[in-house]
Amino acid sequence: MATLTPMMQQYVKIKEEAKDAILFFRLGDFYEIFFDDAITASRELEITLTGRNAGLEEKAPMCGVPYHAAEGYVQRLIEKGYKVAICEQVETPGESKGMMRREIVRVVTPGTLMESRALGEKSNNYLVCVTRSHGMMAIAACDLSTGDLHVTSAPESEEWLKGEVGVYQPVEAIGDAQLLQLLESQIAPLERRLVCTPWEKGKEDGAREQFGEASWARLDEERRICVARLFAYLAETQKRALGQLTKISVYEPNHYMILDPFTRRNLELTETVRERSKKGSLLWLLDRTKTSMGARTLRRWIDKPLLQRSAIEDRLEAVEYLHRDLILRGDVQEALREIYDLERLVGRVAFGSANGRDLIALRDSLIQIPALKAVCLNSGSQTLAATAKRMDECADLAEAIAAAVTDEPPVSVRDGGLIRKGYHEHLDQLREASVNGKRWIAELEAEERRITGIRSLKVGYNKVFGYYIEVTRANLAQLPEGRYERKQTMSNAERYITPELKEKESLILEAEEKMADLEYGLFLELREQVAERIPRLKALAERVAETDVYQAFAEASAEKSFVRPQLHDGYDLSVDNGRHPVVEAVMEGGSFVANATDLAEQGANIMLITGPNMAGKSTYMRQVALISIMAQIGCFVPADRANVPLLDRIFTRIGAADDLVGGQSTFMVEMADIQVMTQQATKDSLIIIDELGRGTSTSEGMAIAQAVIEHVHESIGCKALVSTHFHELAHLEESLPRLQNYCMAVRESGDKVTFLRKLVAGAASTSYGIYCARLAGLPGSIIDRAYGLLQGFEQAAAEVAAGQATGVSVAPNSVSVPEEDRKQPDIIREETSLMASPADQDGTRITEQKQTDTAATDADEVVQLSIFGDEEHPAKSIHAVPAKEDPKVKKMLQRVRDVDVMNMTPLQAMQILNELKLEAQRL
Ligand SMILES: Nc1ncnc2c1ncn2[C@@H]1O[C@H](COP(=O)(O)OP(=O)(O)OP(=O)(O)O)[C@@H](O)[C@H]1O
Repeated sequence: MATLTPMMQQYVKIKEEAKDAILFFRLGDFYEIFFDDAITASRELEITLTGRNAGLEEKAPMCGVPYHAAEGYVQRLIEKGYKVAICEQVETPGESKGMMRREIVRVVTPGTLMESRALGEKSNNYLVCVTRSHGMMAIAACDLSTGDLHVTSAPESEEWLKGEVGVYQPVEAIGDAQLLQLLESQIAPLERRLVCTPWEKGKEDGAREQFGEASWARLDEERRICVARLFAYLAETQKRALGQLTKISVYEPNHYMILDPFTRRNLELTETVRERSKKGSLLWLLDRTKTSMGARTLRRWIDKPLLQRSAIEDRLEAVEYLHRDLILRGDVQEALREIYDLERLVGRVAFGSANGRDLIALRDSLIQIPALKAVCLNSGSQTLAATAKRMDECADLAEAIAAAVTDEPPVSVRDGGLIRKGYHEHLDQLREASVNGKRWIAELEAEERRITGIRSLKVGYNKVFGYYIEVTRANLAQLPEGRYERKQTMSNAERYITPELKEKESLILEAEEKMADLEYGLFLELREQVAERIPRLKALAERVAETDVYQAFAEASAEKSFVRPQLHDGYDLSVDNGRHPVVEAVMEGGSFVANATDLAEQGANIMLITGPNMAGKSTYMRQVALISIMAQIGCFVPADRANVPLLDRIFTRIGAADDLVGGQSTFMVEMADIQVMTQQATKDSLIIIDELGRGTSTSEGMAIAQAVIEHVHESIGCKALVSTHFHELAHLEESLPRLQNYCMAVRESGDKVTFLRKLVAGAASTSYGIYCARLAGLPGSIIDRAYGLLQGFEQAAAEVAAGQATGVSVAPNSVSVPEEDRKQPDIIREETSLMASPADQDGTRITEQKQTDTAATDADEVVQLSIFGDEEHPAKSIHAVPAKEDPKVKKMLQRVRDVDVMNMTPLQAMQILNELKLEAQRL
């Protein structure tokens, strides 16, 4: 430190305060970046790395960006996941002796961005704070650019935390270090980027003062701690008043349907799984909003379907009026069209970055409010009228802006041209002086031409020399002696001034400088007036946004022929001619096939859907979930009729998102999801599982699938849609009274298969997997071979069945487990039919000898071999040993008998199966 130059000493000291950020250190017209920061920034921003003498042996690495272009560079670093600390000179040159004082004036982080260029207009930019205290977990989520702040808490649960944080799709998270680790591993892979900073500081005083005693008193202890930490972080990074934070929206988790992050993705609520684009999502389909505020609110509503029927009915009522009355809808849309993003305008006002154009946008928006209000009040809809009544027109503000600011103000607020004539007397006088002076100068040219007779004489202005009279060299001889004072010599002209011109010039310049300062002062006063009304403006923005979403729902519903759902507090979910809204929308020619849904408490509440690949199973299951979600956000639904209960939660287990969590096998992800589901689903939940048990071997997959279905049937009792490739599970319909088989109809003609996309009762008998493989363009040789193999497998299975008659012990329920202990006979049947029974009826175990010589290339042969053993193929050394006598087998059988299927989790089931399998392999 001692050897460093004084300036670098200052740098190092300041850098101490911003260790985790890249420090932009203002030096004149540049922000300079030093040492490691410089190396990082030059790499990330692709700017030249140079060096600066810092008093050390070697030059300090350095790079820099011009201050006027800094915003873009800062944003690029933020997008790459860095934080940037901005250090300014906080005194003017010459103010004090020695080194100029410098301070960090703001730390820019992904979650505290204010510059609208970097912010998506239609989405929020959330920073979340997660804390743990008093046995509770709390989340506070804040969008500084709009002033949105939400807080909630629940008893400690990582699942809950993940789900709740996922709702906000945050770009930054702070708070409890351990919880952040969880978010980093579980949420970050789902989000584009998530910058985490452990943050335990937080004094309640600051936050209490900000939000007021009354709202603070309403917060539970754990929520206070959470908000206080968030506020402390914002205060420390932003280092300025945060006037946009006026209100804490407190909510209880049980007011909303719970959708875990995977379910939200699987259902493609706000973006598609594959391209991660909005296009193709439910949000894309429903987004007919006219304002950015409306678009953001719509996204929030989609992410948080309601659970209170009255609140949903209120929304539906507004949508219904707007849906059936085209003129009303048109009028609302018309009024909304001219309303700018009030929330972000307010954010910029609070932040101190709003310019004249922002205030004009605010004025123009406020002017629309009376019309919007009137339309809503006269709409006939109680909801719209109630919302309109609470719209504060802020007419005083609109008038104040209209009186003060010119219609087309410049971008800069410091160079004048902002304030209207007639607004301020002294300003008008200065303007008059300036205008008069300019007019005098404008007239001067004609006057001097007349006097001198020089027609090319010009009056001009340049920044360095001010006003001048220019005479070309050729005309110099014509100049009257002593009339002008020479000021500047050009190559073929001379420039002059006169004392009077000089006098007018200083009058004009002085007036202009004063005008600019005065205008700036007046503008700041006005902006202050706006800032004082921020709470009113924010409340107004909220109501405008709500109205916008209602009309968006109505518009989409009218266009897509959605109907108002009938909500009820009961259990049954029944839909006539339901459609998947997005698949239908992207399909050409209206060829989407509608399907009914009937899940009843007294009838069947589990649909087991079998059917070939590509038949439309996933689409159907998603459609049922989407209809429920749409109903619970207050939108009409894609169906002819829909009677829907309030679902407290939707679980989905639909493959596509697996790859998003790196390093975990599909199967383990599936099992972990199912474990959560079995723990947390209630009778009012909806469970959707696509291809249950697909990630493991056929028999194990089926075993787990059956165990899970039985658990849902017996212990949870919720509505469930399960699709499976295992047609063999269809028999469950016989033993589980509330399960019904369905399949996707298919028409076969010749070798052609047509998917009818129609859901019909009953189980499918084949998967048409090879047919789909052909459609996908696999080579004919592979397809032929696959058909050949399939035929072999099927023949083998048939022969196995026939074997019963010939005494070969392969009967489905014929393993050596006593009848009363056999809980899952059909799984064993599957093992028998496809893979050879582990034990025959006489307690004879048939073991497959490893085929080293024949290399077991012919699957056809392998199957037959393993099933029929030495009877059919004596040459291929299959041998039998008496199994029951083997103590190891005895032990295994005892373990199977001891299994309490109904009281174990799928994971436990899986573990036991795995252990049994290993033991079996060791035999
Ligand atoms: N009801 C429907 N009407 C018309 N087309 C549909 C319908 N349902 C699905 N489709 C079309 O069929 C395609 C396959 O649907 P989906 O992915 O739901 O099939 P699947 O049975 O789940 O197949 P897999 O088992 O291979 O995942 C979809 O991309 C969609 O275009």
